This record gives sequence, C-alpha cells and structure tokens, in this order.
Amino acid sequence: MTELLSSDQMRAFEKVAISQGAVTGLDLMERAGQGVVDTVLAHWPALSKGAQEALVLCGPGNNGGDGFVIARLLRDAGWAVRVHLWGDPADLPPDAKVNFDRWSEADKVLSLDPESVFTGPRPALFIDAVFGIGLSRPLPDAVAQVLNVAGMKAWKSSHEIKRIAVDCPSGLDLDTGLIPTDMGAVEKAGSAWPATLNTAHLTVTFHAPKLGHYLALGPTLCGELRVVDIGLRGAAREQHMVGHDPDPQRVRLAEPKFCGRHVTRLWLRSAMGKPNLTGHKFNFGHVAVFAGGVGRGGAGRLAARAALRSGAGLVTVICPPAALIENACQLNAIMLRALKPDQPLSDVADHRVSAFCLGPGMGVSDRTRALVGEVLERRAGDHDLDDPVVVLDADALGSFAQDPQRLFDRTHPRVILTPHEGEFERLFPDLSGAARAKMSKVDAVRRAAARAGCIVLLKGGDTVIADPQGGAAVHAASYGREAPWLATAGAGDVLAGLIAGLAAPFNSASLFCVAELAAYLHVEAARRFGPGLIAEDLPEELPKVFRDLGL
Ligand SMILES: NC(=O)C1=CN([C@@H]2O[C@H](COP(=O)(O)OP(=O)(O)OC[C@H]3O[C@@H](n4cnc5c(N)ncnc54)[C@H](OP(=O)(O)O)[C@@H]3O)[C@@H](O)[C@H]2O)[C@@H](O)CC1
Ligand SMILES: [K+]
Repeated sequence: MTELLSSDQMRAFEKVAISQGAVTGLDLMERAGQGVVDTVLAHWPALSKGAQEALVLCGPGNNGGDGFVIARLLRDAGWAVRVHLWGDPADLPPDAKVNFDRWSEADKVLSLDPESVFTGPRPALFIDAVFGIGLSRPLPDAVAQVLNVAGMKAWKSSHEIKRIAVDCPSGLDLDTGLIPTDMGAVEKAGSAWPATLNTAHLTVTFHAPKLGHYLALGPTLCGELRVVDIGLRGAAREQHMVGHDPDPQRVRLAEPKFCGRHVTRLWLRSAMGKPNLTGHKFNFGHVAVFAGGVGRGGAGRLAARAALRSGAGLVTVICPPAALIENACQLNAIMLRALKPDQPLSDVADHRVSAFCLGPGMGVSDRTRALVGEVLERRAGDHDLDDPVVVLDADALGSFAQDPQRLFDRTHPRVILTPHEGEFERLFPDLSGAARAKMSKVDAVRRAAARAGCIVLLKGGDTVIADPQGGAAVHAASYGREAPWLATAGAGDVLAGLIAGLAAPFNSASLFCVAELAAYLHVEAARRFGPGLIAEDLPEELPKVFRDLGL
C-alpha cells in the first residue's frame, strides 16, 4: 500500500538523505526537474517530436528552483522557453539560486504578473513551479490571477495548452488538500470556489504522494498524478503490506498494491475469512442488523443484504414487533426476529452473533441509545478479539449527538463508527467545520478515533479510516476510481453492512483491514454497475466484483 506523506515527513526524508551525504540538494533538484520533463514528454509523446514554446512560472523557494531546472532542460532540447519569477532573485534559497544563475547565463527572467505573462505568445506547456510543500498562506493576488485557469483565455486555442503542476498546483495545501484563503479554507467544489482556481492536467510529484494529493480538493486540482523517483529510496521506510495493521506514524492508501504491484487477490484473501476455510455456516459468523420500525426497515434490510453477500454465514434482522410482517414480506435468506422493548437482547441474539450493525433506519431515540448501550456492553471477557464487532452508523451515532461522551465511555477496540461528515460534526464538533482549515481530515479522524477508543471511518470521496493508536488509511475514489453514482440514498447503509459481513467470520483480518477492504469493494461495486446505480444494486454487484478480482 502506498504511503502518503505530510510536508514535514517529505522535508525530513530530504534532510536525512542530504545529511548522510547520500545526495546533495542540488542533485535532488536536478532529478526533480528532469523527472518532470521526462514525465511530460512520456505523457504527451507528440511534444517530443518538435520543440515548441513553454512558459515556466517560478516561485521564491525550491519549487521555483525545480522550475529553473525544467526551463533549462527544455531550452537545451531546443524549446523556446519564457521564465517568470515571483519574488527577488537575491532571496532565493541556495540551490534555487544556482539554477536561477544557470538559466540567467543565457536568458532573461521576467516578472510574474498577469500583464507580462499573458502578453507573450501562446505556449504549448504552462508549467506551474510557484509553490510546492512550502506554501504557508493564501496566494498573492497577482499569482492567483496568473494561475487561474480563466486567464488562459488570453491565448487563442487555449484548450491546447497543457498545464503542468510541479509537486502540486500552487495554492493547494499538500497536508490538507484545501486551498488556504483569507477566509479560512475552501474545501468543496461548489462551495464558493476561490478566484484562485488553478487546475492542472498533470501533476508531477517527487518520491511519494502527499496527503493533499488525495484529500479534499487535491484530486480535482491535480488532474492526473505521477510520482517521480528522485533517489531518496534509501531513506524510505518499507512499504505497507496488505493485510497488516497500520503503523501509527504513517498514513497509507487503502489499495491492493505492494511495491508497485497489484495484489488484489492476495488482499481479498488476507482480509476475508470465507475464501480461506471450509465449514458450516457458523464458521463464517453471524451478523445481527437492527432495523427500524414500521415503514423504516429498508435501510436495515440493505445493510443485512450486504452483510450476507460479503460472506457472513448467517444474518438476522432484528426489528420491533410491529415491523415483523413488513420485514417478513421482504426477506428470505436473511432471518428475522422481533425484539420487544422489555425483552433482553439475548432472547434474539445469542453468543454466536459475531458482528452487530446498528443505526440504519433505527431513528434517533432513547430506544436506539439503549440498544447501542446494550450491544456495547456485550463483551466476551479477557480478550478484546473475542468481543463481537459493532458497526455504528447513521441513527446509532445521531442518538448520541447531545452527549457523545456517553457513547465514547462504552466504545471499545472492536467498534467502528462510520459517520458521514454531518454525523461526524455532531459527534466531534471541535474536529469539524472551521477547525479543518488547518487540520487535515486524517488528523481529525485520528483524534476522533483516539477520543472514542475505537476505529472511525469518515466517509467521502476521500474516506479516512483511523484507529486509536494513530494508524490511518485513505481510501480514494479518485484518479480513475471516481464513483459519483455512489452518492445515492442507502449507499452508506450498504457500507455498514458490508463491514459487518466481512468482519463476522472468526478468521477475518483485523477490523481496520476489513474496513479498508469494505471501502474498496463498495467503490468497486459502484463503478462496476455504473450509471443509474441505486443502493439495492450494490450488494447484488458484489459477487461479480469478487469474481472480477479473482476470488
Ligand atoms: N523536499 C524535497 O526533498 C525536495 C523538494 N523539492 C522541491 O522543493 C519544494 C519545496 O521547496 P520549499 O520548501 O522552498 O517551498 P516552496 O513551496 O518552494 O515555497 C517556499 C517559499 O514560498 C514562500 N511562500 C509560501 N507561501 C507563500 C505565499 N502564499 N505567498 C508568497 N510567498 C509564499 C515562502 O516564504 P515564507 O513562508 O518563508 O515567508 C518561501 O519563500 C517542493 O515542493 C519541491 O518542488 C525538489 O527540488 C526535490 C526535493
Ligand atoms: K507548484
């Protein structure tokens, strides 16, 4: 699984490599610039056929230094290159200054402002090397105007201009995936896009992807993402093997990759219980899904269906007595039990229930709170691993909005909370909204998991999963894995059931690994079905996904 780095981690890698004498900063800058040129020419082979015009915008730090290297390499290859610099050359850091001087030996450097940039000839390549991991505040207005895609209209046939971002589109915070603005940060497309919108066709980053490439606006702004090896490998820590719990210091992409190779089948087999064992249905666990009252059972039934499709041996829907007939009309392979308000849970769910799923359609109520409390108190004794898995979603979370601590006092390591942003905000108001202008989604979910003492999975196109020790993963429905059809009623209920179903067999992987796989399968099912998807389709698509993935 690919590691996602913070800006500080990237700087630390560079520092270690340089201080060990393995490489100089100038070497790294040269490799970075060469890597961008090679990647661009490989991406658009037609550009290699004849030298053309390139525009390189450089900033006051080492991102700008990379820009000077790129400009020189293109010039050496016969391109006509114009370079604009934001800032005073005398203030450039040493390596960037060396490359500024190398460029300046034969060519001039222009100022970076809309007038001077847009009056020149139309370039084939528009290269943004203004700010990278060193962005520390909102973009200056003049830079924002030059980088705004709208500015391209100054050139005729602007659609033919390839926009390349060096490390990231300038203005993107590589820790949060947000765009810092004077008013805080902008996260969502549609929610007041800043005037500084800077989207690239291709972003070339170095050594490893950063958090901001995958979180929030990152994928929208970066276009396609390529990672160039600049020889820091010696300093890199080993990669994450699929099926292993996360390292608390690191963040990984939840994906079926190891050392750059696809290991999808291995991932499925390492996380799921069913493919590794023969036996009777009780070997594969029993999931109990609580459903709502009359007319509100659909969400619970969706979760139950997903649990059964994902490998649980048995699934029981537990509902209030009045909803028994409604559910009986709709369920076959899924068992059904009614639970009266004064009846003990053990009457309908014995000790063999290995996973509970609560929330979808249950309603925000005292009754839901009481049932959640009762399930969380069902502990096996000495060993956490013997406790049933408890997936808490939707109304199981909403029922504790007034007093989240009451929930957190009971949650344990075999519990997973699966909120969407709104539910997360109600449970963790101090880790949401404006607080997230500075704190990445990963940090917010890590803190939430530590506070709740259980796993937290915060849904989104950039789903973040964290455990109380700090281990974290991002599951990204981006860079070719977009799943817009998943934004449909009931899709979240299916995910909750999927987690419960995957976690139910006694021999499945840790709950964290199961949650990563569930997020992946959920998106795979949506993408395989495609346009027109509704939540009912997701569980039915799972068998095809399993088959496609080689199970
Ligand atoms: N690390 C590595 O291993 C490698 C790194 N490499 C490259 O170096 C890049 C990182 O370089 P970097 O640290 O110099 O940061 P960078 O993004 O150039 O900007 C810092 C400058 O911008 C300024 N500044 C910031 N925000 C501003 C604003 N809004 N408006 C105005 N000014 C602003 C800031 O000023 P300050 O905040 O200090 O006042 C400072 O002067 C990295 O992204 C990659 O491309 C590669 O060569 C290969 C190896
Ligand atoms: K940049």
